[in-house]
Amino acid sequence: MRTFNFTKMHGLGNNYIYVNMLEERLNEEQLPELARKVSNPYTGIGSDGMILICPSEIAPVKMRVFNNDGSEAKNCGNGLRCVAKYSYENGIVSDTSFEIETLGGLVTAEITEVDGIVKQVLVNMGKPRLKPSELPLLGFEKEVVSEPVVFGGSRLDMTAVSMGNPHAVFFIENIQDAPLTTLGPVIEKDPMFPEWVNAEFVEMVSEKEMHFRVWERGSGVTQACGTGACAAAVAAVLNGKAHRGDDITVHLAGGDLIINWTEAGDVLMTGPAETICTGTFFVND
Ligand SMILES: N[C@H](CCC[C@H](N)C(=O)O)C(=O)O
Repeated sequence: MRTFNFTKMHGLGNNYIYVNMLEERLNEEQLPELARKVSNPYTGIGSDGMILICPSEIAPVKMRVFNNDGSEAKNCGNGLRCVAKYSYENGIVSDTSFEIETLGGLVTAEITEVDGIVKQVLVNMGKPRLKPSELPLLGFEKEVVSEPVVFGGSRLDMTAVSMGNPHAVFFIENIQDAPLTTLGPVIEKDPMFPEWVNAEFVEMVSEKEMHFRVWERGSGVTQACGTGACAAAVAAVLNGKAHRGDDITVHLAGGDLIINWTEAGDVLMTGPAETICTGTFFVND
């Protein structure tokens, strides 16, 4: 019987099964199925997906992200904070500031620790990508900022932002009315998004505060989405609802993130990361 060790961690309730690939060996072809298996709340461990902590040739560590449907994503904000925490607490890195390689590019993490335990992580997520081709998004040539689009018979004003992974952001009057489970899956797999998309609904409280809910590509409704919160802050600035250089408090279902789209152009994300448990997973083929 094949087994491997795992650590379950979460960022604001967005939880993943983390596997240290510096110590474990998993079959590349079986990774999507394995992600589905470990994510299953009835026959697996239960999670929003699986994240691999891998060796890298260009950084101390590399993160690979698999959603609970088995699809691989290019970035994960909550995942990055947990990878940073795991890497520091398990001696993979010794500095408090270090780079992490993702499929969406290199990011820099800065940890805050108390007695060796990482409580908070600031990640420089790099620059947002705003060209439709960078999501990818079909049918548009220029940056998409509050463009009216019809999904499932409803007309929504869409702002498109990539943080290495694709996001469609919609501003609404009241977050309680977010059509998460009705329009979320329709938006996620609309043909205009050849690689599907994460859908975020935002209610602005002020120029420095917003409520946020998300239907994630490949995982559905989650408690939090770090790249989505970054995309929402960028979208708020693009729509004149917030300002570059300001700390914006994003209230997600699982808690708050502080996002700042700096004047220099990088997006900074600050928030917690927590370990839930460790264990051994039995791969029942
Ligand atoms: N579902 C996302 C990956 C996870 C992102 C999210 N959990 C985050 O914290 O950024 C995608 O397919 O692009």
